[in-house]
Amino acid sequence: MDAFVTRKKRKLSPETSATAQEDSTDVKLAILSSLHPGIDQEMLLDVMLAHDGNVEATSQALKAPDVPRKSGTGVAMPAQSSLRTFAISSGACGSSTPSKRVKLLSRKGTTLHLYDPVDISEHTPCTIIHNFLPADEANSLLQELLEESKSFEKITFKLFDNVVSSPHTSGFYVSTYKELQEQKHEYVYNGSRMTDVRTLTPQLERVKARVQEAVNKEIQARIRTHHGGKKLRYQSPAPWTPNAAFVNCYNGPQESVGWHSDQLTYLGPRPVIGSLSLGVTREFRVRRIIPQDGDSTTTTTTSNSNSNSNSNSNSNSNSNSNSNSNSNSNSNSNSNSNSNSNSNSNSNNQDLAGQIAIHLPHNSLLVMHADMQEEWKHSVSPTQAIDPHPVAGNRRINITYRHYRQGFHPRNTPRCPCGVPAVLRVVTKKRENWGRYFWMCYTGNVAGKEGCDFFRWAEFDDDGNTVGGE
Ligand SMILES: O=C(O)CCC(=O)C(=O)O
Ligand SMILES: [Fe+2]
Repeated sequence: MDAFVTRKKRKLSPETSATAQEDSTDVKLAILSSLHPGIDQEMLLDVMLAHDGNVEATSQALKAPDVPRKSGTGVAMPAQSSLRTFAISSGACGSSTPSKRVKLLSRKGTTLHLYDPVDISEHTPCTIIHNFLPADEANSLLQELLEESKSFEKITFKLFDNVVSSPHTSGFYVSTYKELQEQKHEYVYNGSRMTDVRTLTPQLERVKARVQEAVNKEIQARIRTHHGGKKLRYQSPAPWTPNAAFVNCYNGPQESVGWHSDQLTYLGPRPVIGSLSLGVTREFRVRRIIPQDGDSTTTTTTSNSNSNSNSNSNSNSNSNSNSNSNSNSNSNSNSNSNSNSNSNSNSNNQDLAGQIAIHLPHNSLLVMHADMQEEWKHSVSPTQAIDPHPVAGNRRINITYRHYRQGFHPRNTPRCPCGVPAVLRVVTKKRENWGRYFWMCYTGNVAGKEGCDFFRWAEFDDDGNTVGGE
């Protein structure tokens, strides 16, 4: 812990530094969460802010006997409520027109619980379909993945002097044998190669086709209802065709995943992800990291107009990076120790309007739309109590279907002087650069690793294809 608190700040470019500072809050939260698993994330954040972002002081304070722990009586599915009860209406609630959207009463430090698909679509960058698969198909897939998950492992990563492991296990599946070989030998995740890559089981393959169809419909509906009929800038106009799936297993109420955005490196900008939940119901939390008045469209437009100023760097290829979010919560610790002075501004970005908890029951498909990864963070928080599932017991299985874009294959993306593919990131902190994408040394994603200071603005055409020889 000392090493963490006293470590010298690495020199970074302003954009890298800004993003890393913001992410350092997540790393700190992940550490605090692992040191104090019984304390709610919101409480951790509040206490950390009260201690100017100092992890050690926060941890000491949390050892006090009077710190409220999570109640042991929580149930996984509280009574159904609709956001309509919490919202101030400025027009028809449930309307899909952006101008008529209701204003949320969720405030910094509070959590709104959403169950109703209309509320979820209205107030988050996600849509949900309950009872997605025929019941017997869902159960049979669940059974298969429970069996598979027996050989899943926790992802481990280095956090300064400690090796930390993800608080759940996972497995990675791709469509073809060729992709499997490429994943093992060409893709790089946090500087390492993935050794356990599997091909989609026949059931995962069959369900993939159903997910693909549903997600494409949802994408079109979202574009109509939320974006005036126009896809987001940089969003791919091509139909969404998933070719990979991460399968996570959360065994028991304490298994979780910290706050993160899924890595863009191999998915490209504005990715869409289809996330199928099976087994125990858990809370999927989202929180906006770009203020609403810098709304997605504004944000992107602003960023785009900046993007011609990249004299410094466009060039070769596009990129890669971790697909798996999990690694994100570990990531970017590079500037952790600078924290004190920025913790306030971090918090502004980190918890702008409170968190929203989306309850994900067995057999629900959540679509994370193109406005999600760049502007929001998500997590699955630990909880005290769950309702056991008749097939899965205490376990929850989550499958995220993803599309690895060919243009973002590591052979097409910039390499940094460290010899590995750079990672693709987006500016979320410095207002003047919101929405600008950049490539940076992968070590910016690996806590405790001193890498090079490789930094290059990324340029895309409107459809998210790399330009400028990248
Ligand atoms: O388990 C979930 O619902 C989300 C998992 C996730 O965020 C991820 O794998 O990136
Ligand atoms: Fe994720």
